[in-house]
Amino acid sequence: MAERRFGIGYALAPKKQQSFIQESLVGLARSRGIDLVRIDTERSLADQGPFDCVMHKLYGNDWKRQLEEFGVKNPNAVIIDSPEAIERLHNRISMLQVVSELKIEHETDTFGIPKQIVIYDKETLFDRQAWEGLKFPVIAKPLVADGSAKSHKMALVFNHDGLDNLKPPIVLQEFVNHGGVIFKVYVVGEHVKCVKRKSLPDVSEEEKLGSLDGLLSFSQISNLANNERTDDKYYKMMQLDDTEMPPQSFITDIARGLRQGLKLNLFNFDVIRDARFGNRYLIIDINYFPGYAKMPGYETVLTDFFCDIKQKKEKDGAENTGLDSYEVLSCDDEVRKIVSSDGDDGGDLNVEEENPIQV
Ligand SMILES: O=P(O)(O)O[C@@H]1[C@@H](OP(=O)(O)O)[C@H](OP(=O)(O)O)[C@H](O)[C@H](OP(=O)(O)O)[C@H]1OP(=O)(O)O
Ligand SMILES: Nc1ncnc2c1ncn2[C@@H]1O[C@H](COP(=O)(O)OP(=O)(O)O)[C@@H](O)[C@H]1O
Ligand SMILES: [Mg+2]
Ligand SMILES: [Mg+2]
Repeated sequence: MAERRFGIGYALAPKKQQSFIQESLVGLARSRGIDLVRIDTERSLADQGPFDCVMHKLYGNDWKRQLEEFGVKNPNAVIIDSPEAIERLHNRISMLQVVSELKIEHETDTFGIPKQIVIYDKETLFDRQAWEGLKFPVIAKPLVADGSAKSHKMALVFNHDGLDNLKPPIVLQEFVNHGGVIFKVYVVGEHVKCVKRKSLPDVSEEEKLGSLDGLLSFSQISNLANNERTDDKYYKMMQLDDTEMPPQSFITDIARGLRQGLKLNLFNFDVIRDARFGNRYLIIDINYFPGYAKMPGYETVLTDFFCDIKQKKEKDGAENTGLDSYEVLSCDDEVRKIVSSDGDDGGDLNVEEENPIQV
C-alpha cells in the first residue's frame, strides 16, 4: 500500500515565504512524507486543500475569520497556532506576563523580566510618580508588536530630555547591561535551540551622565545586514565567541513553560544575561514564527516537528479519539512525547557553540 502523505498548507507574507520555504526544507519534508503546499492568500482558504494541517503568519480579522471557517469545514485539520494565542504576542505587556507566571526552580540561575511600565499618553510620560522604581537609561518600545516596521522602532533614553521625542503608547523598560550579546531561543513544538546574536552594547557610567541628546534611536539591532554579521573581525570585536551560553536545562525548562503558558508551538524569545549578577536572565521579547531559516539545521528541526504532528494525528486517529475541531496542537501532552526519527527525543536544547548566523 502506498504511504499516506501528510499535507501542510502554509500561509505566509511574501518575505517570510521567501526566507522560510527553501528547497532544502521542502525536499527534506517531502522525503519524510510531508508535502508543504502554498496557500493562495488571494483566494478563500476554505476552498483550498485538502490540508491535514495549516501553519500561518498573517494578520487581520479577515484571516481569522477564514481560519475559523476552514476549521469548521475541516474539523480534523490541525491549525498551528490559534490566532487568539498569537495575538497575545502583539502587545509587549501581555507578551511578557506569561514569564512572570512561570514556576521554574534552578540551582544556580534565576530569570524574570526587566522592570517596565506602560505609558498611554504624554502627560503620564512626564509624571514622575508613574516612574516609581524605574531608572534611566530606559528603552522605549512601541506597545504594539504587530510585525510592522514601526513596531520595531526603539529608543534608548538616557534622561528626561530624551522623553520629548517619544510617542505613546509605549513601554518603558529598564535598560540592562548584558555584555552586548543576546540569546535567541527558538521553539518549534518540543524542539528548542539557543543561539547567540549581537545586541546593544553596554552603557557606561559616563555615557549615562553625559549623553547630549538624551536619546538614541535604533531598530532591529539583532537583525543587521549580512556583511556586518558575517565579518570575522566583527564577531571577535563583539566577543560573541567567548560568551558563555546559558545552562541548557534551564533554557529548555523556560521554553517548555512558555510553550505551555502561551499555547503556542512556533515562537522564539530573546534573553539577556544581567551583567550585574551573571546568573540572572531576563526575557525581553517573544516573537511569533520568527526567522527560523537563520537557525542552523532549521530544515531538520522543522521537519521533525512536522513529523511529530503527523504521528500525533495518526495515533489519535488509530485510537479513534478524534481531534477537536480547530485544534491547537497540545502543548502539555508529555505522555505522547514523540521520539523523532534520529532517536533524539527532540526535547533537549541544542546549544550552538559557534555563532550560527546565516542569512
Ligand atoms: O524576517 P526575519 O527572518 O529576520 O525574522 C524576524 C525575526 O528575526 P529573528 O528570527 O529573531 O532574527 C524578528 O525577531 P526580532 O524582532 O529580531 O526579535 C521578528 O520575529 C520578526 O517578526 P515580526 O516583524 O515581529 O512579525 C521576524 O520577521 P518576519 O520574517 O516574520 O517578518
Ligand atoms: N531591557 C533591555 N535591556 C537591554 N537591551 C535591550 C532591552 N530590551 C531590548 N534590548 C535590545 O534591543 C533589541 C530590540 O528589542 P526587542 O524587545 O527584542 O524588540 P524587537 O521586537 O524589535 O526585536 C534587543 O534585541 C536588544 O538588543
Ligand atoms: Mg527581539
Ligand atoms: Mg520582537
